[in-house]
Amino acid sequence: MKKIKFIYNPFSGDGVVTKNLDTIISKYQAKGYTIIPFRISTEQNLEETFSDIDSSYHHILGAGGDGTINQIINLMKEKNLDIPLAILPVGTANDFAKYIGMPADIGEACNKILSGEIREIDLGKANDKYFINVFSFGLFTDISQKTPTHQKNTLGKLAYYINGIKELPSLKKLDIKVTSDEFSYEGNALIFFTFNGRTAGNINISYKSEINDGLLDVIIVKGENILSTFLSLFEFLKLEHLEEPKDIIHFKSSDFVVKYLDSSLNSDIDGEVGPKSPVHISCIKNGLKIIY
Ligand SMILES: Nc1ncnc2c1ncn2[C@@H]1O[C@H](COP(=O)(O)OP(=O)(O)OP(=O)(O)O)[C@@H](O)[C@H]1O
Repeated sequence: MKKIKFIYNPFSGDGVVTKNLDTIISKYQAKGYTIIPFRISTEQNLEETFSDIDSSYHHILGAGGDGTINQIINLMKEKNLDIPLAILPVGTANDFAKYIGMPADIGEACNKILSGEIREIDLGKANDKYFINVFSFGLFTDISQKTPTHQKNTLGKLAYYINGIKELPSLKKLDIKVTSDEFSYEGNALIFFTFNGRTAGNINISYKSEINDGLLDVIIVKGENILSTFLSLFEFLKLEHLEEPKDIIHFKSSDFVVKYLDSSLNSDIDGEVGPKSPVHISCIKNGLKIIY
């Protein structure tokens, strides 16, 4: 029988995965797999389960939100584990899983994985941390970090939008410097994104991104003045902000360095705390195998 490691986070989203364990196990068992589960908890470090995973496992099935998937990927890379990952989207936003078309229904998501293909995709790297979806800093970008778990579980994505609106009065521009072979920029930034995927908080910000082009999409909202910022943010909603960008810079790059002056500011990678400035970002082409 083929073995899989099933790592699930019972705190993601509204804990939906715990009510669907029988569905997951029966679907996998019917296809000839043995499931070896690990439940994420505050008492037991996620790293512990990785001492047992090796290439004898067919794949890892990760059930959680973007943050959980980010932790799994970072441990896979740390342990040099080159087996595929499949994702059950049971978190609040599930930005990356939605981008690759994983259905919200757990049974349907299992069907998609069990009939899916192993595909190589790009992975982003920010200093020594990997990201699958987005690296960011500035306005709105650390909302997932700041939103309490109980709010995510009761309000879902709405919790992100409510906490986002609360940040609006504190529009704060940062001095940044970006250096790459493709493009360089020195000036203001209200929001800085580097996307491998396309969405953050389910908003389709980087609709020109591809996960298999060996490139990451950098989007900088300059925030020159209040009016141009609001016009740009309004264009985000119409998905026109990358067409004739005014207050926005957009370019693709595989390797660059970004510096910002505020040394206390944390960046964000996939909803988790990211590295501080300066940050060397690179795209690892075919850096991860995903089943979908
Ligand atoms: N290793 C861990 N040990 C204990 N608790 C964890 C661990 N990782 C995450 N959590 C908890 O699980 C919660 C859910 O995280 P996760 O990122 O999976 O889902 P989410 O935040 O609901 O979804 P999304 O990131 O897609 O918006 C976190 O708020 C955190 O409190």
